[in-house]
Amino acid sequence: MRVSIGADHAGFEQKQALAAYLESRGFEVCDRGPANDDRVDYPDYAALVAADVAEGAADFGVLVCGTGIGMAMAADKVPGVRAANIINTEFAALCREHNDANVITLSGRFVPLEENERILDTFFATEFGGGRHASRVEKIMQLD
Ligand SMILES: O=C(CO)[C@H](O)[C@H](O)[C@H](O)COP(=O)(O)O
Repeated sequence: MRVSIGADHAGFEQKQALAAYLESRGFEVCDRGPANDDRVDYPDYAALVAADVAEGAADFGVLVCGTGIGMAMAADKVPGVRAANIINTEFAALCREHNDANVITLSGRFVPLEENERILDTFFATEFGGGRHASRVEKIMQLD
């Protein structure tokens, strides 16, 4: 599984740790930056990760900022991306099962690293449910 990951300054520390965590779990991780915690603008990194997913260079994207909210807003502007801002494991499962999310955005300031690790475990372990959800996701994609 190929994962593109990015952050802003508020998510940098967790991005480093989560990239290493995913690699330790066998994922192929492409780190789109930043390379340090200097102040940056989250849409720049959301655009890089979202493009990787939209163009098929990555199967999934992971973005970390202070809340995850700005990253989700920016990534969802890219056609083909379904980004979900997730702060617990229940929503991590549901955004895959019901919404076929292909980008997950996380909070580096309000959610501890260990919880974000559990959230990623759940996200990647959950398949899209299809069925009644498929036509709804198709309607989302028609809004692109
Ligand atoms: O985009 C955000 C809010 O949705 C992120 O939390 C950012 O990391 C945050 O806005 C950065 O704020 P800062 O005061 O510039 O550190």
